[in-house]
Amino acid sequence: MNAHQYFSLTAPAGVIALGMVLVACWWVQRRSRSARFLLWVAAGYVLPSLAMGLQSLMSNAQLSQWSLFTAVLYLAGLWCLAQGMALRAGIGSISWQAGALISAATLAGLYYHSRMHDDLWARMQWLNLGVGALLLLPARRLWRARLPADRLERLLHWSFLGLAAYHVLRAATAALLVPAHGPIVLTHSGYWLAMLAGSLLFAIWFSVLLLACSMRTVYMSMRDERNRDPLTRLLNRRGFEEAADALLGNGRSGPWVAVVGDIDHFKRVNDRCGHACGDQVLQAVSELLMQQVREQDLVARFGGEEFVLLLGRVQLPEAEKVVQRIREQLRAMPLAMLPPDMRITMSFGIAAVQTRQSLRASLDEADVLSYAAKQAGRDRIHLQAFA
Ligand SMILES: Nc1nc2c(ncn2[C@@H]2O[C@H](COP(=O)(O)OP(=O)(O)OP(=O)(O)O)[C@@H](O)[C@H]2O)c(=O)[nH]1
Repeated sequence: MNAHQYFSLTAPAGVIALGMVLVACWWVQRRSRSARFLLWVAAGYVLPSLAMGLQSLMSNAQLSQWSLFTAVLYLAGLWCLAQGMALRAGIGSISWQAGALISAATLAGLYYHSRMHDDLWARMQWLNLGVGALLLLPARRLWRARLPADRLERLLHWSFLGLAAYHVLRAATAALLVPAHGPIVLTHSGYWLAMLAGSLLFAIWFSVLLLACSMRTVYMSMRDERNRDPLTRLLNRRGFEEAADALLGNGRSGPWVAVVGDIDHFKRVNDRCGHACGDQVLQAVSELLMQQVREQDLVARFGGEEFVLLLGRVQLPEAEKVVQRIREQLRAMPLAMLPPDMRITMSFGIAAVQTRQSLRASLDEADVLSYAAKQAGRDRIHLQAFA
């Protein structure tokens, strides 16, 4: 091995090391199914890098002799990468039939240009086009899919499309940069070094993006854990306060109304049907509340059988109509877990929220009003007196 070959091995070795980092990252999140894409991407790093490393040590004659074997590594690796990216973007698996067809056509072309008519340049064209076509399989759906709202995800999305374009372009540039015939040893050429550098840069770029996305996912799920009630997945008090602060702070979705609702005689549900059945009722009530409000409104469970809503862009009379509708839906809701004679009702208190600073006072007022609704006979709404 000469110095040039040693140097050429650093790029594939670096990409393999990055692949191992992705495997380690998957290991940390292995319980989550959504982290599986990291294994596909890691395979997409390791397999082509093995081929690239082996090829870096070969003469032109050896490249020809081993072309089918190394092509299988490239095709399998890039197919894995495409599959990983498709899973990451949530657009489903890529078609294995199309993958097999592209791979078969590429291998046939390589067979012809290595065994029947040895042509290095033509083999490079075939391989780059084959790999580019594999990457284009998810790229077509990614292109059509709605762009992710998140900036980091959008960058990942565009980078993958860029990678597919890079491979297709590489097929074209090979024709310009590498003389079709002549004494050049491909793996000693500037083109080969540029290709190694390109692969390393893309691998580093994707790893950084994927790791940043993974870290953000872990952070978000921890924040979610902290801010949500595990039983109903609604916001808990802390999550509600954080979200309400952000919502009231931006000032755009006002005026706001706070609603406190408390299930009536919930203790009887637990006593008659058991705690598990009570939990199911809490989940059903949560779903109903979520369905009956707008997407930007907040729905929280502050504990026990007490729920809190923060409705935006409403005045007290419209808020009362929303709560009235919830009350009626609650009465009509089929609850198979309860005995037929048992109905679920709630008592509500409603108060306007003037400013971010007065949210706590409004919640207290809505709470007092819901208590008053209980005292007045339950299954009713008490509204803050108009100023
Ligand atoms: N199943 C279940 N029950 C809960 C949960 N949290 C609180 N509870 C029960 O909710 C019941 C609340 O009872 P109370 O505060 O007496 O209120 P209530 O029976 O609804 O009566 P009113 O509010 O006066 O109509 C208690 O029995 C709690 O054990 C929970 O997460 N799951």
